[in-house]
Amino acid sequence: MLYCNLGTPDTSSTKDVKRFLAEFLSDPRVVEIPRLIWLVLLHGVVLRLRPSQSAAKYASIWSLEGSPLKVWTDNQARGLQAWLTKHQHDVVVRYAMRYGSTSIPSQLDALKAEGATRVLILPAYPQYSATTTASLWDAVYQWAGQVRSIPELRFVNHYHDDSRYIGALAARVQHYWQEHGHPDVLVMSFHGVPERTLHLGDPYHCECFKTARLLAEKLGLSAAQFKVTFQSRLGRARWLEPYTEPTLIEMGKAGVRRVDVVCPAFTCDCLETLEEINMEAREAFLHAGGQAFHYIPCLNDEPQWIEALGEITQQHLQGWPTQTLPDAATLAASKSAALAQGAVV
Ligand SMILES: C=CC1=C(C)c2cc3[nH]c(cc4nc(cc5[nH]c(cc1n2)c(C)c5CCC(=O)O)C(CCC(=O)O)=C4C)c(C)c3C=C
Ligand SMILES: [Fe+2]
Ligand SMILES: [Fe+2]
Repeated sequence: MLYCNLGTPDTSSTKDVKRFLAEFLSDPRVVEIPRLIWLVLLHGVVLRLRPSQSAAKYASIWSLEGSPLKVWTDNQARGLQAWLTKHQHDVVVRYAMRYGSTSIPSQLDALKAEGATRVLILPAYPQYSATTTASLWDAVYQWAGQVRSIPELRFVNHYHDDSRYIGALAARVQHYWQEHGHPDVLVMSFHGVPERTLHLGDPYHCECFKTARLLAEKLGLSAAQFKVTFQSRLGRARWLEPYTEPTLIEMGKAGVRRVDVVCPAFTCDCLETLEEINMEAREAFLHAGGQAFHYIPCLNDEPQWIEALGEITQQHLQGWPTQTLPDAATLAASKSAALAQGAVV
């Protein structure tokens, strides 16, 4: 199986951030404005200004092991492998990134070389959005278009309302509150997308609200005790509202003393949570008069989340005969036999 996440730069240098942003922002699923106009804007303005600004932000969250998004994705994939093995599933888990290193084609090639004949694709995104989930599918289809013998493929579209995902989120929040007490308001901040995508039929907005409602129900929160917001707006177009930071500023000004922020659309801590929320939004709330700001970390490699990922995977593997992978010696023997017969492998 392939566990897929967004991707991240190799280092926090401006050069690597620029390379990453160029690939990410050239994806027509991510920026849906007429190609020619966007390419001129992207190369003429955005890629001249943004890389150095973003690189400084990346530098502020970079760890000794590298980008937090990569480190957590790697840990989750290892945890998932251990869970599946423990539960007797003969499944190889790899992770891949949609943009940057550890690309989807490279990891599908690796799975195929390891003898995989069936591949389950599981996104690290609980909510479906064309900007993220559909773009993963594009990359898989593109790879398949170049392959002679395509493995059977299954795609998990979303798990925004899965009781195991909601349960893991609720446990994360509850544990945090056991240690740090309760806030006046729990802000559930989701990554934003342009508002236009909602009118074009993208289910992302509805799925975020369903996740939020289920999480609030599980935590026993009243409507006044939580608020849904959208972060990470880019450009001048309208994105999904209410926006996270302006909402926090309003709350601070209105006398809300303590807010806790959780980011349910991110299963891994990354730039958008560690810098935009835990640094920028924190400062904005406190500056507006708020007294206490608590950021509740993402699910990362929490055991309950790894178990949830394992059970979601198990459910989507149903009906697929368990495959026995040939060991390395068998693979090597069949490859040399094929080569001896003149095959091009
Ligand atoms: C320009 C449009 C963007 C859309 C639409 C968008 C949707 C979207 N993104 C995520 C998850 C992540 N985004 C991350 C970073 C990031 N996102 C955008 C732009 C859009 N995202 C940019 C330009 C960046 C890079 C940083 C920056 O320059 O601001 C990340 C973090 C990556 C990391 O390395 O840590 C994640 C994760 C979702 C879920 C989503 C739509 C639902
Ligand atoms: Fe993003
Ligand atoms: Fe951001």
